[in-house]
Amino acid sequence: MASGKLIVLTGPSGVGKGTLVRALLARHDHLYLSISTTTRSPRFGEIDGQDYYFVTRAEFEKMIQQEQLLEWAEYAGNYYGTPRAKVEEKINQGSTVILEIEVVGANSIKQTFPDALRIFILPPSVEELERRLRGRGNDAEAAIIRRLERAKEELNASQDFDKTVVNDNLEKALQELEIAIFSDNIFP
Ligand SMILES: Nc1ncnc2c1ncn2[C@@H]1O[C@H](COP(=O)(O)OP(=O)(O)OP(=O)(O)O)[C@@H](O)[C@H]1O
Ligand SMILES: Nc1nc2c(ncn2[C@@H]2O[C@H](COP(=O)(O)O)[C@@H](O)[C@H]2O)c(=O)[nH]1
Repeated sequence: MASGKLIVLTGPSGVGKGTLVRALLARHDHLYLSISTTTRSPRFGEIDGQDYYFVTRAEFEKMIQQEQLLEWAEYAGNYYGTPRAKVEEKINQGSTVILEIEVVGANSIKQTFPDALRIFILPPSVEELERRLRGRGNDAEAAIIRRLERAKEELNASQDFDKTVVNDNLEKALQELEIAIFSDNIFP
């Protein structure tokens, strides 16, 4: 069987990566979204094993040592990483696998999976990014400030990626993503 594809979606927190991924999965049920591991505490309504695998710092550091993570990064005081085994299994089965991850981890995928398509999602403006982060209502003020500071650094890295998509109009951004992901396939 032909090996599958790895698609990496990155961009600053609050830009709409999760919103875009949920819409992609709703339209294309053969896509597989990797579930990340994190040391962050679950937000209200988040379910272990569905939204993330929630682990302690000691457990995460053991996963790093045992090379169980395809990539990982420290973000806003917590570890986040992609469990390697499931991604490799799905790729070997010919699936298209999506990672929704922050910018440092997305950059490091270039070394482990040089064929991955790495897409950077941009906000229409930093002001709109802040409006979205605040409007989501998920994070405390200190966390929002940390995320916005990190966002300003991350936006400078957008040109290192294979493709950039501005998430202004959601439907337009989705169509651009679909073209990037499926351009070498019959549109499923
Ligand atoms: N095109 C858009 N126009 C207006 N609002 C949007 C758009 N896309 C997403 N949003 C809103 O922006 C907020 C942040 O979106 P989302 O949670 O998907 O961001 P994210 O990049 O996944 O963040 P994180 O990296 O922290 O998980 C949500 O309230 C979402 O509804
Ligand atoms: N490098 C990685 N980054 C990841 C992973 N899973 C999620 N993320 C990114 O972390 C930030 C914060 O997420 P939040 O859920 O606390 O808002 C965001 O940019 C995610 O995309 C991962 O496995 N590796």
